[in-house]
Amino acid sequence: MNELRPYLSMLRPYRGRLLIGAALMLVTAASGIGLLALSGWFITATAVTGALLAAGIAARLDIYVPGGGIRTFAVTRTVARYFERVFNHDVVLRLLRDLRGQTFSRLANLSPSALGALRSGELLNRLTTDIDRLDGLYLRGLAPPLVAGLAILITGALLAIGSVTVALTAGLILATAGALIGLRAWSLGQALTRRLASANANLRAQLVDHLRGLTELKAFGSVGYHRKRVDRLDEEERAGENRLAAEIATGEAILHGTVQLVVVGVLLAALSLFTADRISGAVAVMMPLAVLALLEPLGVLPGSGLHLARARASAQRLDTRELDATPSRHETRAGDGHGGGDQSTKAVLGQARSGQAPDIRFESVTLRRGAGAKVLDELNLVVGEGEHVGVIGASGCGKSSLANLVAGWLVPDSGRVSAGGEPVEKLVPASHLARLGYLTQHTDLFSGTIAGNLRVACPDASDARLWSLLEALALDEFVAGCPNGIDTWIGESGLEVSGGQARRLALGRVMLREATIVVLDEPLSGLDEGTAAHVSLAIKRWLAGRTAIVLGHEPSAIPSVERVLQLRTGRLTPV
Ligand SMILES: Nc1ncnc2c1ncn2[C@@H]1O[C@H](COP(=O)(O)OP(=O)(O)OP(=O)(O)O)[C@@H](O)[C@H]1O
Repeated sequence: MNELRPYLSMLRPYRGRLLIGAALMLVTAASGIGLLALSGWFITATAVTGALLAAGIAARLDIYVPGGGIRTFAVTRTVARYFERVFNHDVVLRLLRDLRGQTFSRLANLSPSALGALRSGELLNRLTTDIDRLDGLYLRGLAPPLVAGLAILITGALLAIGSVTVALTAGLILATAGALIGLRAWSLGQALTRRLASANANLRAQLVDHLRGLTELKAFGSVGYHRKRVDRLDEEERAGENRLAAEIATGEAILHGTVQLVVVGVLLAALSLFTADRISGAVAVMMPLAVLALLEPLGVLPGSGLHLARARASAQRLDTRELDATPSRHETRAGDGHGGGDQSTKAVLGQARSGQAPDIRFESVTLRRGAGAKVLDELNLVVGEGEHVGVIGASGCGKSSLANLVAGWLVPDSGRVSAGGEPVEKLVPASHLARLGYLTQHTDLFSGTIAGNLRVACPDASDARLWSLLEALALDEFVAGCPNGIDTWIGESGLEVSGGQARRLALGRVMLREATIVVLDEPLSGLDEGTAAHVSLAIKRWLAGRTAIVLGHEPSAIPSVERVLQLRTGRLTPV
């Protein structure tokens, strides 16, 4: 149960509310038991009194007190259930808010490579299904056994009016049956739900992949083949759900059967007590009916055992420590990457930022990746304060790895990478990222407007500033021609802009940052010669006063810089 501990501790601030919620649940259950027991007693007492009067025997029955009691129980049951639902759901929604916020920030704080190792469908699953399971931890997992236990005590107290022995025996049988069935559901649920949680995650991930890659799948004519895999996973998941439903139904049937047997046992005991003249006929009828009312609070126990098991499996999946431990030892935490922002509203494109740019140094840096192959081999590089260096090299030679070392997303196996004299790995990730402008090789646009996508980097950027940026990136004409200008929606993942336009918008995002260290990984990829020349000029102006490393396959793929180096076999040589 250790996995659930962090989530149980999240309940602590809501202790008061949870207690009120549990009390309301108990009042609902107790009113149900009282209603059935008192109604049984009252109907029988009325019948007996009527029969006595008909036989000419004097008899009296106060119908007002029990009548009032029945009405009170009926009203209390309805009102308590209403408020119990309103109250408990309010608590659950508050918990859900906390859980989502906490999980999102934990996932957002994973290192980029740990995040990259998760398929997007898995992230979705963690943020939705797993959290949904945990939000019911209290309402569907913990509260029902508590309420069932207290309901047994109340019924026991009612039975004790007739006979303490009957009360103890029935209470013991019911408590044992409830506990055993609940535990059975919990232990069966452990294995089943873990399998099911991973089947569910696989299905979602596969489905998301299917939808995202639909264009490629269509182009290659393999939609049917891929669809079959989705169907197979769907069937697997459904079979698991059926099995779980069958287990719950079996548990419920056993519990219902046990309650009915106890009802019969209590009825027989009550009849014998009645014939021995030890209890009245009305009490004899009230006793089995009180037990019958336990069907509702006891019936949910198998579901609650199973829910606890599901919550535990979800808690295990949400434990991000395991995720961050999986990637290779090279990878480090990187913070949220959106540190910078617009500190100066006067900051415009091309403005020099003298005296702030630190130098970047690689000292005998060796980096191994994948199966241990050396990507960088005793590499040395000094990029002076405000200097711009180009690094070119063949595909796979290690350019992006070099860029990731500057960003602190990778740490070298040996040697040192430093910025402003401080080893990058020792810098506080958030503050290092705040001064870094990094155009990674693969960038995503969000489903939103053009302005919204740019303002991710600088929420306060004015429209005028965005237009001057778009002009610098040769995107102004395109955007001006869009129906709503910079407020035009660019669709799911930016699918309504071309690859080259998307790349320039991503570059624009970087150029909005108050960065003093800049790393641009193939900033001109996907651009025609004329556009590349225009964008190169804008980059060159923007880089003034910043320390920069620009990466590309060949000299023409990077804007003009002070010196260009070639990366080959893990080392840099002048071009
Ligand atoms: N996430 C990763 N895990 C393990 N190995 C990796 C990873 N990414 C890249 N590599 C390996 O590291 C080596 C260098 O890759 P890197 O991406 O740095 O090269 P690159 O010069 O940027 O290539 P390209 O120009 O094609 O983008 C390659 O051999 C690659 O297989």
